[in-house]
Amino acid sequence: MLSDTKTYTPQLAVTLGDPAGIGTEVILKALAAPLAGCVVTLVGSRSHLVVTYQQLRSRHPTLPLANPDNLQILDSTLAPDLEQQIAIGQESAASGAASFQYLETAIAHALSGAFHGIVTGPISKAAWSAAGHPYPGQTELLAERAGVDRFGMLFVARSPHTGWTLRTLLATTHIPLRDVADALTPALLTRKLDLLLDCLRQDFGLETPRIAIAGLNPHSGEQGKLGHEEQDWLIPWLEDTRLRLPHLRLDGPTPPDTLWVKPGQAWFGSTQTAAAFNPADAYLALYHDQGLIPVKLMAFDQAVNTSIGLPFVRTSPDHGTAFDIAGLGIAEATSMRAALELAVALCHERYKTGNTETSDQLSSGSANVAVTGI
Ligand SMILES: NC(=O)C1=CN([C@@H]2O[C@H](COP(=O)(O)OP(=O)(O)OC[C@H]3O[C@@H](n4cnc5c(N)ncnc54)[C@H](O)[C@@H]3O)[C@@H](O)[C@H]2O)C=CC1
Ligand SMILES: NCC(=O)COP(=O)(O)O
Repeated sequence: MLSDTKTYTPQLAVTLGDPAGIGTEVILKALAAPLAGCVVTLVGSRSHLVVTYQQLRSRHPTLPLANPDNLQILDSTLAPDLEQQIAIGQESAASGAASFQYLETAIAHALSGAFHGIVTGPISKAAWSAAGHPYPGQTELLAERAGVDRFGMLFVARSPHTGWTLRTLLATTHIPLRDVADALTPALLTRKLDLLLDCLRQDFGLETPRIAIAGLNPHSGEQGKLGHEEQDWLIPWLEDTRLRLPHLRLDGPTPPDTLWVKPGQAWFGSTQTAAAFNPADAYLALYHDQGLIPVKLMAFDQAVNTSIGLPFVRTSPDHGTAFDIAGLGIAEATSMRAALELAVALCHERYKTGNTETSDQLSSGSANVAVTGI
C-alpha cells in the first residue's frame, strides 16, 4: 500500500548515451543546478565523465557544470581495448557498445526495483547496429526488456511563451516512409489511442481529453482524390471509436498540414492566451516526421521524448547525439533538463496515484545499487 508521498524520493538513473556524442556534456550542464525531489545516479563510464568534465572546464572556466566528484555514479566501463576506440565526434561500434551497455545496466536495475525512472542520453542507432545491436532505438530495447508489447513514443513540451503543454504521440516510429501506409491499421490506432488515454489519465490527470488525429494524405485525401486510406478505414475507424468512447472529443482526420496551426499558435502565443486558440490536449501523428517536424520546429530546446506503457518512467531529450558539435562545449542542455524534470514529476504522479509497479517494490527513497561517489 502506498502511503505518504512526502517520504517518497524517486530514484532516477541517467544514462550517458553515446560517449562520442553530446550526452555527457548536456547531462553535466543540466545537473549544474540542483534537481529537487529525487536522487540521481549516472550510469556510464566514470572515467569518461571525469575527462569530459575536465575538458569542458578547461575550455569554458565559468560554464555552470556538475562536478562528477559530487555525483552518484554507477560505473559501467567497457574493456580497455574497446574504450580506447571511442573518439569524440565519431560514432563507432565501440561507442555503440558503450551506450548499449549503459542502458542495459540501467534497465536491469530498474526492473530489479532500484530505479523508479530512467532518463537516457542520446544514442546512435547506427553505432548500436555496428556493435551488433540492431534495435530501431532505445524505446524498443526498453520495451523488450520490460516484457511489454503495448508501448508508445510520446513527445511532451511545455511552452516557455504561454505555459501550454504540447503532447504528441507517434502511431508509427522508426520505419521507412515507404512502409508507413501498410503499418497503419485500425487495430494499431486503437492500441495507440488507448495507450495515450491511459497515459493522459494516469500521468497528466486528464480524464476526458480532447485528441486531434492526423490524416495520412495531403488534405486528408480530399475525399479520396489524393489518397484513399482516410475513406477506406481511417474515417470509419474514427466513427466507431467515437461511439466506443462517447465521453471524449476525437477530432480528425485533420489534414496533416493544418493540424499544427492551433498548437503553433498556442505554443508561441500572442496577445491571446493559449486556450483562446483551442488546441487539443494531445495529438496523434501517424508517422515519425509528421509528428516530429512540428514538435522540433516549436520546441527543439524543450521537448521530451517519453516512453509510455513501461513499468517505470523513461524520458529522454528530443535531440540526438549531435556528433558535429561534440566536445565543443556549445550543446544546449535545456531539453535534457526538461527530461530530468519531467521524469521527477511523472515518478511523483505515479507514486501518488499508485500507478507504478516499480515504486510498489521500493521502500521510500532507498535504492539498492552499488555506486561510487557520494
Ligand atoms: N533520444 C535519442 O537517443 C535520439 C537519437 N538520435 C540519434 O542521433 C544521431 C544524430 O541524429 P541527427 O538527426 O543528426 O539529430 P541531432 O539531434 O543529433 O542533430 C541535429 C542538429 O541539431 C544540433 N543539435 C542537436 N542537439 C543539440 C543541442 N543539445 N544543442 C545544440 N545543438 C544541437 C546538431 O548539432 C545538429 O546540427 C542519429 O544516430 C540518431 O539516431 C536522434 C534523435 C533522438
Ligand atoms: N526520433 C526519436 C528518437 O530517435 C528517439 O528514439 P529512442 O532511442 O528514444 O527510441
